[in-house]
This record gives sequence, C-alpha cells and structure tokens, in this order.
Amino acid sequence: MPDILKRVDSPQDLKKLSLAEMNDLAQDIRQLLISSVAQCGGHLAANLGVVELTIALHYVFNTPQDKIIWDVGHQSYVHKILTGRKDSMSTLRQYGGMSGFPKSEESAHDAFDTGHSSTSISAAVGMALARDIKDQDYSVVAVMGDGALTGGMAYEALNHAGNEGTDITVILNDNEMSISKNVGAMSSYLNRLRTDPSYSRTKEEIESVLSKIPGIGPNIAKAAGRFKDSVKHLMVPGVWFEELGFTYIGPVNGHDLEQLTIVLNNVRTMKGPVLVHVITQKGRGYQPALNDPDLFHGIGPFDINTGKQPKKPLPSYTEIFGDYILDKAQEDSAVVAITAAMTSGTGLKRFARAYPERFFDVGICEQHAVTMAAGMAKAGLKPVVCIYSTFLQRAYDQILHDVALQNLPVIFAIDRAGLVGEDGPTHHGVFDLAYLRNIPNFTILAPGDENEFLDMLETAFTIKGPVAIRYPRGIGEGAKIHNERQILKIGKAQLINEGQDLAVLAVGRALGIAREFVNVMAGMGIQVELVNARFIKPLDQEMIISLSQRFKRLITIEDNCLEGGFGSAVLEVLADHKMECEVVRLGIPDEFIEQGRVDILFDYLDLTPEAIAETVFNNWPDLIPSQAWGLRKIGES
Ligand SMILES: Cc1ncc(C[n+]2csc(CCOP(=O)(O)OP(=O)(O)O)c2C)c(N)n1
Ligand SMILES: CC(=O)[C@@H](O)[C@H](O)COP(=O)(O)O
Ligand SMILES: [Mg+2]
Repeated sequence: MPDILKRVDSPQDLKKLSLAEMNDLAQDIRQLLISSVAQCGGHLAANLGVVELTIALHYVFNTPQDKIIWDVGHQSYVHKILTGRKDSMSTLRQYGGMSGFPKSEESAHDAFDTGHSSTSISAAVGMALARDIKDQDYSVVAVMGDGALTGGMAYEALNHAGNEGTDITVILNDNEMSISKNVGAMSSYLNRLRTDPSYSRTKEEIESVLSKIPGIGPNIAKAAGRFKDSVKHLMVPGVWFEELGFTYIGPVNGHDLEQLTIVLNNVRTMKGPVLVHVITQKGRGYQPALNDPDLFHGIGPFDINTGKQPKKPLPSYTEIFGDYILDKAQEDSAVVAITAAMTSGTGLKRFARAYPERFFDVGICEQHAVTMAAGMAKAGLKPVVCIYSTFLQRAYDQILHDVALQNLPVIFAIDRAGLVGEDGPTHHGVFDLAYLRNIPNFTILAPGDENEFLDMLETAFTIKGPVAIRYPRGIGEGAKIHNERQILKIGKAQLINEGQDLAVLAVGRALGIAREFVNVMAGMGIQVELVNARFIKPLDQEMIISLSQRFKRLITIEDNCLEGGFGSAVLEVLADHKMECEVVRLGIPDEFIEQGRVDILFDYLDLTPEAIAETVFNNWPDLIPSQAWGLRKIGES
C-alpha cells in the first residue's frame, strides 16, 4: 500500500496532512480503487471522480458526528477508504465482504443507507429537522450527482428544504454524466452555469452577495478574496436554486483540493439550505474509464493494463432483448422504447442509435417513464418500458393507476428480476411478482430460457392490456436461439417432464434449477413431474388443480419473495378450489438477501438442486430411497 494511504486510518489522520500530502493521498486512493475494482468489479468511474471531493469533505466535516449522505451510494468507496475500511477493499461486493453502497451497520460513518437514486436530500432534510427538534448541533450534507438530480424526489426535497429554511448542504457533483450522458433540461441548465461567461458575476458582485449572508458573509467574502481574479468563477447566480430558497455556490473545481477545502470550510458555517455546485470528471485518473465512463460506471473484473473484460460465453437476456426490440421496431413503426437512465443496462444502445425519434431516456424518472408510456399507449403507440425490477418499485402507483386501471397496452420489460448478485439487497429484484400480481388487467410472464423469452415478447405485442415480462441479470440457460417464434396460449403452463412421485411447478430462472433437481431425483429413482408455469398471471388453474389431484405433493420454485409471490398464488388457487395438497414453497424468504455471486446466494438459500432434494426428503421422508442417504441434512428435522 502506498505511503500516505498507509498513514490514514480515519478522517482524523487526514486532518493532519498538508495540502501536498492530500494531493498525494488522492493518487494513492485512485490506485487502490482501480486495483480493487479490477479484482472485484464495481462502480469505478464515479469513485475516481470524487476522490478530491471526498477528501475535502472529510477534511472539513467531522463524521460520524456530522452526517454525509451519499446519493445512490455507488460513489462511496473513497469515503469507505477514508473511514477505516481501506483493507476491506479486497472484499468489495463479495459475499460476506464490504458492501458497494453505504451501510450503517458496516460503519457509523455511513449516515444513511442508499442504493436507489435521488433520496439524499429528503434524508438530509429529515435528519436536519430531527437535529433541530432535538436541539443538537451537527452538519448534514447530501452528496448528489447531476444524474440523481433528474429524479423527481430530489425536486420534492429541494422544494421542501427551501421552504423550511433548514440548515443543510447539498453538494451537487456535476460530471455531466448519469450512467450514460446525462439528459434533460436541468442538465442543460447546469451546463450553462458551467460554461456561459454571462452567468459569471464579477468579484465585487460576488463579495456583495456573500456579505449579504447573515452573520457569515464576511467570512466567505474573505475566503473569496483569497482567490483574487479566479473568484469571479467561484460564485455565479444559480438563480433557479436561489429562487427555491437555497444559497447557490459554484461552480467549484472538484479536483482542486485547496479550493474545495476553503469553500467547504465556509459553507460549514452558513445558515439555511446551501447548494454547492462542484464540477468533476467521471473516470479521472484512469484512461480506459475516461474513454468509456459508461462501461466503467459499473463493471465486472477487468485487466488493469488494457481495461478489457473477459468475453462472455453466451448472450445475456439483456442482449437478446436488445436484438429483439430492434427487429420489432423495424417491423412496427408504433413501437417506442423508454428507459429511465439505463440505456446500456437494458440493452437499448443500438435501438437509441437506430431509432432516436422512438427512443426516450427520461432520466432517473421511473414514475414519469411509466405514466408517459400510458399516455403514449392511449394515443396509439406501443410503448415498451425497460426498467430494472428493483427500480420499477418506484413507479407502483403509476403502474396501477395510470396503466392498469385503463387497461393500456404497455409492455414492461423488467430486467434484473430475481437475485442480481454483487449489488446486494438494494438491487435484488425479488419483489416484482408480489407487487404486480395483485393488479387487475395485468398479464405477467417469466421465461425459462432464451427462446421462451422471445416467444413471450412476441406474445406480449398481441395482448390488449398491460404485460410484464421479468427476466434475470446475465446469461440465460444457453438454449440455442431458433427463429420460429410462437405466440403462447395465455395462461397456459408447459409440461416439461412427466413423473409419478412428486410434482414441481417452477417459474422463470427457477426452471433451470428445477430441471437439474429433476435429474438429481431421477438419479435416485424418483420420478418428478416438472411444469414450467410460464404465466404468473393468469395462472394455469387447470394445471395446478390437476397436479394437486394426481400428486397430493407439490413444490413451487421461484426467485421472487415467497410472501405474495408465485407459490402464494398457487396456494390461493388450491384454497379457492378446496384442494387437499401438501405444498412446499421455495424462493426468497422474508429477509433482505445480502450481496454475493448469485450461485453463492442460491446455495445460502438452499435453492440448489441438491438442497431442494434434501428439503423434499425432510418434508416427505417416505420418498427417501436408500441411495439418497449420502445427501447433506437428510433425515434432520
Ligand atoms: C431509482 C434508481 N434508478 C436508477 C438507478 C441506476 N443508477 C445508478 S447510478 C445512476 C446514475 C447516477 O448519475 P449521477 O447521480 O450523476 O452519479 P455519477 O455516477 O455520475 O457520479 C443510475 C441511473 C438507481 N440507482 N436508482
Ligand atoms: C448503482 C446502480 O444502481 C447501477 O449502477 C447498478 O449497479 C447497475 O447494475 P447492473 O450492473 O446490473 O447494470
Ligand atoms: Mg453524474
């Protein structure tokens, strides 16, 4: 580990460093970031961009007494390194290792848990109001990116904070990037603040503005004076923010530690809501990340020298979707694609290039995306809303009230459904079946393999109402893609394997696990009937009833939460028809699942073929054949 970094185990150590040493520290931290993310994967580009900003924040503020809230939290690695966790960087995002997001249970310096965007100002206002009610004394700082500022919640919070006049500091970290290039009118406004000289005030104007800040002005004015001519650029009128009741300070060079520490030192003593507009460069200090900040926003392990990643052996569900939607748009001019700031993540990059007039990146605005799609559907288009399962949670009422209630034909392509792996509990998409299947008019599907996914997409375009297709992160089952598409019969499950001893109903990614389970059982002489549910809504009631009559023992498998999920839906059918049948539901239990490789998580959840066999034998010991006695846990109650 480089020298200066060795000496920094806490923010207190940082405060002993000279400016030159802090600049050296910044370079040491960049090295650690690059080597750790190259090994573990993670959010590299954003962290490289906030190195100096994070050093300056910890130099000026005193965590954990002062609270720093990292919006989204993907850029919190530097904060973790400076707050006693540098040695844990080798475990970043691994099972049992350090989280890639702020986590209060991991450190007292992590003031608020994040992962989803645009929450930081609301949380900061809440903490600041609590502080004031309890008559306590500490600073509350929200660090938010320009991408996060496209999210509606940020505006709700700015609106409220400006009105309350609460003492909070918002650091707007503007790097002109969301994951892809940032979008929207606010982004253009920030760009004008950054670049248009007519927005810049003269030194005298700045000092006059500063001196009007009650009780604090002279301090700031003095600090500004130290910058002589360059101070002209220190404060420009961020009129929009000022109209909302914020004191706007900026643009500030986010890589100039001297300027940052002076500005933050003064901001620290200011009253009321303050917004500091900091300009940073995403990917700074690592050429491959500078060349492709989108790729290096969130990346798997890579070669440090080349920045290259190992080639994937198979196309992912996302890529298959990207190919399909491109073809579909060519075939049907009414097809439009909508993303909420996840163009590459949802496989829409080529669509965006080929059909710019039919592609809409609305920013981190899942709610707006869904209601806008409803409007488009009402007016005759065929909108496909491409949103990760976990982020679609944001738009629940819009799905229900604006789409489903009017039975509008909006197709929801729900990527990253089920366990996503290293991003962990903030990002696992394990709730969608439960939050969607109670909404009338919906058709909900989950593919068991790549061809079925394509059939489902094709089928979705024939349905005259809202459709959700949920599919997992990463590569599929490896099925060879053929060209004949079939329109699926709505609400009909698919019999995969006939058996006599036990029936399994599986859905989506769980079908792959179930297939292997059938083989494991067959190896022990137990014949399992396997059904691919295909539809979560409408359910194939006939099939479920028939299975319950024939087998009396049924297993459901899903990678969704058990409460309210697919297995619960099966139980409802059985109860409604007064069927007597023993059902074991397998899926995600009532807990937040940690980060880690998906196979490790499935193992932890006893959702491997062998573990399922053990569960079966534990529930129904009469099924245990003599050959099965080698298996872990068998016979234990
Ligand atoms: C509600 C929600 N939607 C989408 C995302 C995915 N996401 C994570 S970071 C990010 C871009 C954030 O951009 P910005 O705030 O400017 O941070 P930067 O990476 O540029 O530092 C997006 C879209 C998310 N975390 N939460
Ligand atoms: C921080 C965040 O929300 C995204 O960057 C997310 O981590 C992307 O996930 P994927 O890697 O699955 O696209
Ligand atoms: Mg940004």
